[in-house]
Amino acid sequence: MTHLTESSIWQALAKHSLQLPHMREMFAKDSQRFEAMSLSACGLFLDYSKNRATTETLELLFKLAEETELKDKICAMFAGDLINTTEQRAVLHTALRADADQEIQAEGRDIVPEVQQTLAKMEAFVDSVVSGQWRGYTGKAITDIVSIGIGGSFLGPKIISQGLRPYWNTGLACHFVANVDGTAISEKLKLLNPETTLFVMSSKSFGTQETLTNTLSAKAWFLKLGGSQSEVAKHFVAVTSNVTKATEFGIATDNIFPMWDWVGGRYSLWSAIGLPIALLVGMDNFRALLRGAHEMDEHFAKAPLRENMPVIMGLLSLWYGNFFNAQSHVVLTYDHYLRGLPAYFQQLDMESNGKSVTLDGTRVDYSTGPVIWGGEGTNGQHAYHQLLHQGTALIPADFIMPLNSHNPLGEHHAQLASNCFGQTQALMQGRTLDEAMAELAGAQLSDEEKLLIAKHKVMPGNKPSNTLLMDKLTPQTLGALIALYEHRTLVQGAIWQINSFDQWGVELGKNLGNDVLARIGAPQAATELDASSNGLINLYRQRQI
Ligand SMILES: O=P(O)(O)OC[C@H]1O[C@H](O)[C@H](O)[C@@H](O)[C@@H]1O
Repeated sequence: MTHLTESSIWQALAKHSLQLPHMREMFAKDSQRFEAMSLSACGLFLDYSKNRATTETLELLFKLAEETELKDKICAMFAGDLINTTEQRAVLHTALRADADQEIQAEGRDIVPEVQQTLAKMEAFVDSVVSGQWRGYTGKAITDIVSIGIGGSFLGPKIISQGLRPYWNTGLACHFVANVDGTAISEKLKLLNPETTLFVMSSKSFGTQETLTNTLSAKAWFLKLGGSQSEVAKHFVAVTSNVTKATEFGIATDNIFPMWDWVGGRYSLWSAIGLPIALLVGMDNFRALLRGAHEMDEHFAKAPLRENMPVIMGLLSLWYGNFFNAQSHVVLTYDHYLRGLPAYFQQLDMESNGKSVTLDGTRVDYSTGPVIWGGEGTNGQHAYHQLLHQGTALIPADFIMPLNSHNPLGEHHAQLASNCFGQTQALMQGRTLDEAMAELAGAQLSDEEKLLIAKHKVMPGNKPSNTLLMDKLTPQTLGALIALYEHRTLVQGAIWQINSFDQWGVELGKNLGNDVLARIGAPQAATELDASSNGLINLYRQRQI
């Protein structure tokens, strides 16, 4: 057993998990449950009362957090300690949204001035593109941005831009390309005019195959359609921490926006990686996004554990994964603009907490990060919610909804809200056999038939959910929401004692992919790998038309 699972608090939680009544009973007994188990912070409201938790549960979970020294881990992150131990890196995405007068040390220097300078450089660039001062090679103003990146250098800019659609105010259009499948970039380029298109290449490492290949294809397209080598600088900028490689690649030095080793890819949208967002919503809105995240940072750093939103959400999710065998966690956004958030949180959480050894290399004997998935409500209600209600798996859910719509239209929003709240209610209370039988009372069926159908209509209920609300979706509330999930990820990783900030599994895939590519292009057939890999490579080689 590991220290964690043999600890008395872990054992106490395991025992307690077997003793809880159905949530229906919890609500029946306590009319104040909503007030007691809800919380506001940074423009967000969290109702966590529909969880399998009593006061005792929460106390045990807070004790777990205390005994695993969560507070120390939080302080260590904010202080710039090298908590990404396998890469000896600080984890300081919080510095990207810190106040300009804060002082934060990393790599032996105060990094806030560099962050502020980069924001100023972004601002000048956005102004110049939006005002039309920045001109393409034929003297025309830029109309279209193509953002090329993948992973954290793609999901953040794309999904946050989509989320902030009501705030697009610059007149620019932005297209996102990530996949190395040539179809992705080809289909975008078909729509574009090289004279008025600006490519933003985003790659922290400047070594990611997909991004390099897509950028080379974009450059070839630019040169083929009339641009010249000397005019590339008017159409290509890059965001990277590897300035040397970017310069070697041919990006003009002035067109390089820096980022740093102490920002993980999946935590990087707050840096110049967010440039496509800023080009769409303007710098004021981009700064408001940062402010919202900063407020959540302050809350996370300072609020006591019992009033700390990311801590509460992290503990509750861990509760189901470790003590009820929940293998996945669903994020359901009741807002069309936020339809991409489940995919964003998926990368954030699964790349961070998809780990199976502790910091000291011991294999864990407990579950770590769950599968994160989800989609847009109400659409999912007509599809996978069936499994949430009556499937055999326990899947805790987060429902996210702004209380006011950017597009008020008749009864639409009230219907949206009623579906959202109605789903949480149905998941919690379920339907008993007696209730199902009562519903069938008037049906023209025999008692036996009624009983059979009623059995199919039974829903166990007791399915946990959080409901996260905000008055309105704004850059600030969205910033706070994203930071909330970032910190929730840290909370869980800290308790599991894993490194939430490396991604060696992804790295392996990258390396093997490069090796296979070399074998596909080699003069002789592949023979040195396993039979399946050799077979697939050789089949590919033979079938090229
Ligand atoms: O920004 P880049 O260096 O190109 O990296 C892009 C992505 O590469 C990998 O897949 C990492 O696992 C991601 O976290 C990262 O965001």
